[in-house]
Amino acid sequence: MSESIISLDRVGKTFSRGGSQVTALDEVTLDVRRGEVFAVIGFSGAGKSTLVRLINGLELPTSGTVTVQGQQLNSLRPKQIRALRSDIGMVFQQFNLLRSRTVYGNVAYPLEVAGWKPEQIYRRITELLHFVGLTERAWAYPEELSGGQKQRVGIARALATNPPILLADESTSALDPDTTREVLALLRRVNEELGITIVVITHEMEVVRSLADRVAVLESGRLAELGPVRDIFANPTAGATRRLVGATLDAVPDADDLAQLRARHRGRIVTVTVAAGRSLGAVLGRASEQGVELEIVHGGLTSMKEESLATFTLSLRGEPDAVERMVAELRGIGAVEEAGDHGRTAGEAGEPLQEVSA
Ligand SMILES: Nc1ncnc2c1ncn2[C@@H]1O[C@H](COP(=O)(O)OP(=O)(O)OP(=O)(O)O)[C@@H](O)[C@H]1O
Repeated sequence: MSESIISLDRVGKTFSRGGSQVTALDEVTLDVRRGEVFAVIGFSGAGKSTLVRLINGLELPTSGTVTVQGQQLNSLRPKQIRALRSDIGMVFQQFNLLRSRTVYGNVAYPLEVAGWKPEQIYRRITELLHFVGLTERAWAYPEELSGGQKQRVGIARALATNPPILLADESTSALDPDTTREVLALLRRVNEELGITIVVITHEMEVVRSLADRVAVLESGRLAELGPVRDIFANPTAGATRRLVGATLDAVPDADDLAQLRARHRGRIVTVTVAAGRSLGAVLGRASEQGVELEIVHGGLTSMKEESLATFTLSLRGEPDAVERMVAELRGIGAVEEAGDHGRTAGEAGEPLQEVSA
């Protein structure tokens, strides 16, 4: 396992508000590994912004420790924290560009603050604007740029001083879907070509799916789930994750789809989600020799950073024991949902899944 570049150990953060205490983060433990894209996802109020402020040292935890590049933030003096902060490039939802400066001037800003010489600044900006595809717009002002271009300036500025970590806080939330894809593709290049570790904070599972290697799900300040994106998508367990994933996987039938499927098919309806390429075909191919009549009634593929997930809803008919054996085999290769639902109707974590039979 590669070395961790950021680690949080039992981090808690409480705020006082109107005489009472608000717990924004509660015993959060996680590690971001050098070189990966790590996503933190959660609904509004889950504690994401608080986590960002703890990682970049704008706030200190009430309990527990935050370590960045081997240095524990609690033990550092403000000057040392400021120095460590220069290891973290920040990308913001609202771009935070200086309106009175051109693209060049915006990207130059952190280099000027860091005391670079004008000719070094020129060389670095030439490189950066080429990387983000904005060489032609060097002398444009922010108000002359599209949202996607503004965010590319934001990314160039964040990369200017060569930080090993990029912290992208809702960096695509103000953008339309096409522009979002363009910015995500750029962030992927930042990770793959420049080797920069990226932490993305988002409420959009779409961002996690296409960009991240691992994901932490925050729910009311607690770490609800943490793991490789593929595993979390294939088998979401926490309530928040099931709701987030359910909104993204089109291939998973929702309650209306299921009602229609039940009306049309008399078999036992199960939805199986597997990493494409696993042995689904082999299991399905054995259906008839096991006396099970099988029909694929719904499904599709969800592509992720490294691979795709296949989701199929099947109608299985036959002797209950034979059907049960088939379902057990399917469970052996992927996640099986009897309600066919990743949480869009009843499916809160821990609730028994609904059995649908002929
Ligand atoms: N400075 C503060 N003072 C008081 N309460 C705060 C403060 N900052 C955050 N909180 C509270 O902590 C909880 C977590 O807030 P936080 O902003 O971290 O969540 P979030 O997941 O980023 O939400 P959003 O996506 O809406 O920004 C919320 O209940 C919020 O009201």
